[in-house]
Amino acid sequence: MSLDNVKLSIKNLDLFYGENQALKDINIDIKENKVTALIGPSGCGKSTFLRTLNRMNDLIENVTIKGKIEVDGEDIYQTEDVIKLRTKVGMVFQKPNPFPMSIYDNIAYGPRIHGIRDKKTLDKIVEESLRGAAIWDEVKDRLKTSALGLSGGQQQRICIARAIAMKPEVILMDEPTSALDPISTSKVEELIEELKKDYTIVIVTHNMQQAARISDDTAFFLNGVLVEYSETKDMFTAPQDKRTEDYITGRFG
Ligand SMILES: Nc1ncnc2c1ncn2[C@@H]1O[C@H](COP(=O)(O)OP(=O)(O)OP(=O)(O)O)[C@@H](O)[C@H]1O
Repeated sequence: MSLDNVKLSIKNLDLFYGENQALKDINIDIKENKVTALIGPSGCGKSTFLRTLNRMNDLIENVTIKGKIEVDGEDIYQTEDVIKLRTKVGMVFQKPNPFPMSIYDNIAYGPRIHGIRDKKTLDKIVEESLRGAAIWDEVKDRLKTSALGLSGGQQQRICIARAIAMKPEVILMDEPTSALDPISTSKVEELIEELKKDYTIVIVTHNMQQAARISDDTAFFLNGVLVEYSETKDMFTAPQDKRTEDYITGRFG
């Protein structure tokens, strides 16, 4: 474990919604080019934690955050440039949410906002991103048609391509397959395996089999507390904490 590079380092993280403490003294080092799964029962704070990693909670009123989150050793709550942070730490949401525009424009959207106008450059980014998200062959002949005409699974891969187009280093995924059918789910899971060669991935999942299949490390949350964090194979074969064991064997949650 110690040979791996740490990409995100979270130290003594507390998060409050008003008076209500949703994250309690979280300490965790997330490794580079690995898939880290966040698991735990509904309401335990997985999504809240995920959102702290690119400051998406800044958009919610009345949130107080204490502690430190470092990406590549830099405290992300000290930076002024949140846009740059969210470029480096991209996000894919639970429901596929392509913009109501063509497939091409969905992918080119972010790069254009960052000032890229040259058609050849945009074409290249679009193709590379769609290839990277394993959907190029399915859409290459219909790039100018609406992304909303694609299936849910295809839309989710478009959203992953849109994230990739920004050249992030970390991709956060909040239950990216929960709205998808089994075939689309396995396509996205295969894609995640591929993506970890180039990106660090943190994924919230309710699906224990999915966590076991695709992640290298797993963090188990309960009531805002990080109960256990270890290599996935260890957690699923020999959990250290009784509460982890009860959860992964389906005794609650
Ligand atoms: N915007 C918000 N304002 C106030 N409280 C919130 C907000 N979002 C989440 N919470 C509360 O924080 C706690 C953690 O919620 P969170 O959504 O992070 O859990 P979760 O583990 O992701 O749950 P689920 O698996 O159901 O998505 C819950 O008690 C929830 O009610």
